[in-house]
Amino acid sequence: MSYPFLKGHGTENDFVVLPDPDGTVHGDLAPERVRALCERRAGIGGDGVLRAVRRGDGWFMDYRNSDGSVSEMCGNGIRVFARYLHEREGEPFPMEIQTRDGVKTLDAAGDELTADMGIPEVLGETAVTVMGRTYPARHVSTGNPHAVVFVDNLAEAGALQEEPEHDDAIFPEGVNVEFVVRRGEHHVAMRVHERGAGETRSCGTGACAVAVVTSIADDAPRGTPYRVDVPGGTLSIVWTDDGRMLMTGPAVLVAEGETDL
Ligand SMILES: N[C@@H](CCC[C@H](N)C(=O)O)C(=O)O
Repeated sequence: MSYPFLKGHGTENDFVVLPDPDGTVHGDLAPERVRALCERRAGIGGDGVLRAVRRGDGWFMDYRNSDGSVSEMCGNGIRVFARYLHEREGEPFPMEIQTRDGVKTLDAAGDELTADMGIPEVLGETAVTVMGRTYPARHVSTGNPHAVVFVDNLAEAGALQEEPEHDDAIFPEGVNVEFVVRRGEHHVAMRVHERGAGETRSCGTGACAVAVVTSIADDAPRGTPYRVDVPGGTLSIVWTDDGRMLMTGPAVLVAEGETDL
């Protein structure tokens, strides 16, 4: 049976959008279907799937990583999701979107979108090992788990084809790992190895974790905008006086069609 899909990305973190308003088209969305959709040669290709389900008066973003696993939250994904809801479902800005990490508010910011990503949890110190080298890391939850690692140069993390080793007692469900270098005042660049997807061109929740950890290290006043460069573009993150992370960045829909995958 064929069904509609759209394809979109935010800073080249790319997603297959599956409209499923009454939740009847995709059932419980089996992991093998997600993997088939995200496969870059035989499928549509994507770092994850955003299933759009109506819930009450609003919409629920059902996020799946490209390996079929479920995640609580996706920062680039929610901007693409909002773009879809605005352009195809006629939802006005600002809009509220339900996620496994609670309700997020999205607003238009010129051509870009701003997501209120809520309050981060800055947790303890940990360590990750990549290419045989162990680095100190900061554990932050921005709805999903992150380990933020400062490095001297982004090439140090190598090809990132393998998952960085982490402490299973701290991250029993796995972790997203960000490698960060400083570029200037309130300006950093990062690469990411995403849980359930491998190295991607960007990670919105990861950029938020990086901005929070860097801002703490800098002792920067709340409200200072941080520029976070990722391989696929740039995100701007503000950690506000009331402790919320506001993430601004692009979100575009690039294709739509029907698939029987
Ligand atoms: N790309 C995302 C994060 C997607 C989920 C992540 N891989 C996880 O398993 O937690 C983003 O933009 O935040």
